[in-house]
Amino acid sequence: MLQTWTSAQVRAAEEPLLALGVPLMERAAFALHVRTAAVLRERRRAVAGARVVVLAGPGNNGGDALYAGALLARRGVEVHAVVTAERVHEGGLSALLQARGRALRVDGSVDDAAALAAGADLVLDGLLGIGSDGSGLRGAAGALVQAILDLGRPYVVAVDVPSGLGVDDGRRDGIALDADLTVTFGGLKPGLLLPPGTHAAGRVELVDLGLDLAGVPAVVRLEPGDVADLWPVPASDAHKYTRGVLGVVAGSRAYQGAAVLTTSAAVQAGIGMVRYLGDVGDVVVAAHPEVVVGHGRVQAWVFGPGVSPDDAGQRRRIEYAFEHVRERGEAAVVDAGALELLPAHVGPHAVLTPHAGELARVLTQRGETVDRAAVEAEPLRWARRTHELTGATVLLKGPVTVVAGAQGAAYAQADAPAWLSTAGAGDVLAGLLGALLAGRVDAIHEDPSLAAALAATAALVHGRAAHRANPGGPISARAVADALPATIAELLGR
Ligand SMILES: NC(=O)C1=CN([C@@H]2O[C@H](COP(=O)(O)OP(=O)(O)OC[C@H]3O[C@@H](n4cnc5c(N)ncnc54)[C@H](O)[C@@H]3O)[C@@H](O)[C@H]2O)[C@@H](O)CC1
Ligand SMILES: [K+]
Repeated sequence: MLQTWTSAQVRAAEEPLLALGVPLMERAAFALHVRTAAVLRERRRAVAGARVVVLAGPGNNGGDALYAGALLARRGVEVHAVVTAERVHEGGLSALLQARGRALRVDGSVDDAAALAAGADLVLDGLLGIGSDGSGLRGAAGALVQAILDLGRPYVVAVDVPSGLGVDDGRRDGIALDADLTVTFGGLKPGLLLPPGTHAAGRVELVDLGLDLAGVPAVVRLEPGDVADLWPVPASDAHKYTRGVLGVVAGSRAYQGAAVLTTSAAVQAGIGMVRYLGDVGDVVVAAHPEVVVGHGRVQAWVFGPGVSPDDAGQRRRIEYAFEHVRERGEAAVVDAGALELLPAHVGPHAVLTPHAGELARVLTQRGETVDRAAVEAEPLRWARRTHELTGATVLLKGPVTVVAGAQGAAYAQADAPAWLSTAGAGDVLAGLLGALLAGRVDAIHEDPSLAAALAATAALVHGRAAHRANPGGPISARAVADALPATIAELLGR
């Protein structure tokens, strides 16, 4: 898994090493120069003779960039530093000047500096690092970046983080400089994985500085190798009831496909048994003869795919089953039409699966003034707020899926191809996640944060199945469900 650490956690881990005199900045700058040289070699075959512009802000981020610039200058790169503030890292600046780099201070007009940067082979962005207040670039740095963007963005290597982004939350409030490559030091930062910031980071490379980062990571991204530890693989003495039974309240005469896709995903994700409740049991059984129609004991539910607001029968079933979720601790996936039926308080064993617009509605019903755009601007913040207000685990769907759950658990998963944004894909995710919850409901009650890990697992498997369904091309939701068995086998075999 990838773990991320807040600015405060990184600083705390740096302190004892700095106190011992460990040369962290030298390490960071050396690694930065090596990776920058590799990019130059890749893009123009030779390092010597390249033109690099270092954007140097007031702090140590500028120091990293200036020292790296000095090392590049010693390798024959033509390096210009653009200094944007009164304060600059003096050691870094004099190292660059000694290496025959040149420096230009932005005083008044930013035009010359912007033209220099826009015409460079590569720009090293050392304007702001983990000392950023996250409000976007202000003053001369903001004006300079805006002028560079107006001329056309050159190839940018962000030093530690793209300047102007919220390092800890991925917010993008004002002017920020998008990067092609981010070379980050000591540990990944949450803003590099969380949307919208993650889209500004480009490729991310981590430089190990030997920091001892302890405690709970801020945001986690599961990787394929993590799935086997979380998946409910049946024990040798398992039978269908011990493996988990999933109740599905989905679909209606108007939306029959949702019932088929949800149950299909659950069956193909390896659940012990699926019970279907609703008006289109005949269609469901025709597609999957394994499904049992009608009531009975279950360990988990999926509520909502294809359930419209005027569907009185399905709504009644969901309201009734929510009582079991609250009183008997059955787990639940709460999707689409069921979100508005969510009781005032559930628990983390209920997982909401809204997209941004639906999450905004859930929050608005609970007195928060927030719309879809606000959720998209700060997805983790609003997923967390929803967890606080409802007790539920929240899986917020989007190009990057954000999960917030009990005990501060937070995940950001970016596993799916863009082709997956297609009708019915959410129904497949709901069925898949339902199967996971049904298989591990007892463990969730022992460790409520597990629901968030399982939600992230479902997002990962869903995305991988989409890739497998048709690598590099269009995919139907049904093809994703059909790709689940082989995808899961492959992930468990790692
Ligand atoms: N502590 C260390 O020894 C190490 C630090 N490292 C580097 O140092 C960086 C952190 O350095 P600093 O703490 O000096 O912080 P920064 O270099 O991020 O600079 C922060 C300063 O920028 C200004 N500022 C904040 N928000 C702004 C905004 N929105 N617009 C304009 N100006 C703003 C403030 O004056 C603030 O003091 C890291 O990101 C990393 O690049 C690395 O060299 C590794 C070791
Ligand atoms: K930076």
